[in-house]
Amino acid sequence: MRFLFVALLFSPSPPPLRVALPCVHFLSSPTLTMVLREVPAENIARPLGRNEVIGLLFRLTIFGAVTYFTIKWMVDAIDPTRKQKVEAQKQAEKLMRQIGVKNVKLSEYEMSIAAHLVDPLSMQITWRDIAGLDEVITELKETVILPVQKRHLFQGSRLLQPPKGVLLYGPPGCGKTLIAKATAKEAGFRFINLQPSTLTDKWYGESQKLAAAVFSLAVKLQPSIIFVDEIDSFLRSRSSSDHEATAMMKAQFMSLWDGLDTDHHCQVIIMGATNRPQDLDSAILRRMPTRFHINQPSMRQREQILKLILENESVDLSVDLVDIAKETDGFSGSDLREMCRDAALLCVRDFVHTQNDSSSGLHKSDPSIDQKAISKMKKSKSVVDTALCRCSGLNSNTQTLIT
Ligand SMILES: Nc1ncnc2c1ncn2[C@@H]1O[C@H](COP(=O)(O)OP(=O)(O)OP(=O)(O)O)[C@@H](O)[C@H]1O
Repeated sequence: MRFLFVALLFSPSPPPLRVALPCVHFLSSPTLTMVLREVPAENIARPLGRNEVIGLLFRLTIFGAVTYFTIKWMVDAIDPTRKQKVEAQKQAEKLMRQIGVKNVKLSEYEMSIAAHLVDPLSMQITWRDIAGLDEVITELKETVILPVQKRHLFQGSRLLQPPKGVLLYGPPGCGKTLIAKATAKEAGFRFINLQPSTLTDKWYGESQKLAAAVFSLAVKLQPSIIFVDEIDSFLRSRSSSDHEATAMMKAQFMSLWDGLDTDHHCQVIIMGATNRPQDLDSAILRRMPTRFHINQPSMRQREQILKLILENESVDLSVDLVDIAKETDGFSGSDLREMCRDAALLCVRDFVHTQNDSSSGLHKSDPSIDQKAISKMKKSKSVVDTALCRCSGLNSNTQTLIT
């Protein structure tokens, strides 16, 4: 900087010091003395010419621009999350426009959380897309949705407020995320799909600011649901080996959560989903008094799920869903869906191979296709289960669940 200033002074038309001095009050006095000694006296007294003023302004502008872009470039280079933040901001602004949120001022941190917003109108999942979980759905409607939709009936009582925390727990692929999305859709809630990594993969201090932003954003956008999938991954039991930042973030998350409870007009619900409820911190469990066990589907539930998956597909009359449901013990809803997809693909493959030109191309032509799809899925499940057992050192059937 000093070099630039000296260069300015000794350039073909050196600026008079009475103009330059206010701009360089940051120069240290030894430099200034040196500069003064070297500038001819007539240059100090001489009035400033028009061209000199323009030249000086031009140089100062260039200097300012170079300094600004250099500092900006350095800050961007130092902050590896900068690009992510800019993208998140763009995404958030787009989503906010989509959900019709106007005149709500968001902080930088709230903006990065807003990138995880899901518009209830654009959400496709409704209760109709969930099979075999009617009891859970009825209870959810009564305990969570009703108090929000019929607020006037519940206003007088603190006891009748919707729960601030709801836990969905059970094995993977059995519909926990589906239920959370359908709840938001049916209740008309804004849905913040919070990935734990959004809070945990940050620099020291950032996580706490983001955690605070989750709650403040949810309050600004209420009624809203903060959905935390795999909630155990960042709100697991606290231990002495926890990193200081993690421990602070957990404590802060809980105190922000308590803040929701004190304001009983606040319509923010935290919905967590986990496959490992036993790993959750007991303080977190206490904050989620409404719990739903979404278990592996029973035979009857499997039949209902199969019916729903195949509802709009062309299925051969010989396919017996009850038989398939019997043979698919231990399959989750997601396994059943994958199995049906496999069966459909096998049909297409079969069709292509035999060059069958019948117009019913997706109809089942090989009577054993459903058996093939079932055994393929069983095989792949057993490979995954064995790998999981090896990884965890546990028997895959052993799962302690909250009762
Ligand atoms: N009860 C169900 N009815 C209809 N489809 C289901 C059901 N359960 C699971 N599925 C199918 O399985 C897919 C995965 O379900 P979902 O994501 O809700 O599982 P999850 O329990 O949240 O799993 P994870 O714990 O792995 O996140 C769904 O998109 C859906 O296609």
